[in-house]
Amino acid sequence: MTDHSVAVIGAGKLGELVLSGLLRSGWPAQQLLATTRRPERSAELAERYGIHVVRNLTAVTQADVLLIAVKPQDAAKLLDDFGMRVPPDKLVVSLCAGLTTGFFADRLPGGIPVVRVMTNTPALVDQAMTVLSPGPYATEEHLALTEEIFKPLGKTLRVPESQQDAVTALSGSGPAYFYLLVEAMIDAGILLGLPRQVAHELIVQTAIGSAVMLRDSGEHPVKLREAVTSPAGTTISAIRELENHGVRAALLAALEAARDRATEIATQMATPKA
Ligand SMILES: NC(=O)C1=CN([C@@H]2O[C@H](COP(=O)(O)OP(=O)(O)OC[C@H]3O[C@@H](n4cnc5c(N)ncnc54)[C@H](O)[C@@H]3O)[C@@H](O)[C@H]2O)C=CC1
Ligand SMILES: O=C(O)[C@@H]1CCC=N1
Repeated sequence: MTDHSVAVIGAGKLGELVLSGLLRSGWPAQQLLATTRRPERSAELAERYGIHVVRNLTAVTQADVLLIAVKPQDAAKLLDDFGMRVPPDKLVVSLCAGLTTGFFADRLPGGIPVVRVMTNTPALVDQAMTVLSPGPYATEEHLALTEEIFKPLGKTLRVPESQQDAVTALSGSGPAYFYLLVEAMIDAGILLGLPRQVAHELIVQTAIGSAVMLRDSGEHPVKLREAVTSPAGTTISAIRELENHGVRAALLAALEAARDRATEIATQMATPKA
């Protein structure tokens, strides 16, 4: 286990997931710091996890790695407050959707390494997909340290930063699409007359079984789908309706919209308000 200390700056929903994951993986509580905006939230985190919840400037000076987990819209103000006071030996890791590593580098003293990370909420069950990209001054050592933080929370992958908005659309937001599908399929079970609890159990187990098969069989999804789809059977009747209703086209458009929104957030944040 590393001797590095990590501070989650802006410990909201995602920041708390990362903190709890680090603790589960055995990261010592005394090497974890968090910051929040509200005193009640600070007290809650300190009590729940036994970690120190401190002011931003204290975290920035005490921790080796600064995980920035505020909303992208709050990042400029946050960095206005302390960015130029970040000491030279720190690593800044942004978890913010859309924002580029250049956005951070512009607001930090020269030479501070920045790594951009997109993770997702299955971090809560150590099944996150975490994707990282090096920014200015980030070396192999900084990427390896970032991976050390996120590996216990699931899977990690490196991509060039130019792909991060697409990654955000696919895996960052991805859990929401699956939950929406599950919710809709449970409703379909109700429509077909099943008790809600039964429909829920059937669909959740089917989702888990399908996901594990996708991962462990190594087969292409088309092959797995074909194995379920009997000639003149039930599945093909459903698939015809899914195609008629443009589910495939809807997914292409939806993920493109998410990617475009990530890009738009960055543009809006980079442009100072008139
Ligand atoms: N929720 C998700 O599934 C994912 C979120 N993200 C990214 O993670 C970041 C956080 O998202 P959430 O946790 O969902 O939002 P959130 O709103 O739950 O958390 C952000 C936290 O930052 C705190 N904060 C804001 N300004 C602060 C300041 N100056 N000092 C200290 N704390 C401050 C807020 O009080 C809040 O608790 C965003 O940038 C988002 O793009 C990335 C991947 C997935
Ligand atoms: O919806 C959002 O903007 C964040 C980023 C990826 C998932 N949630």
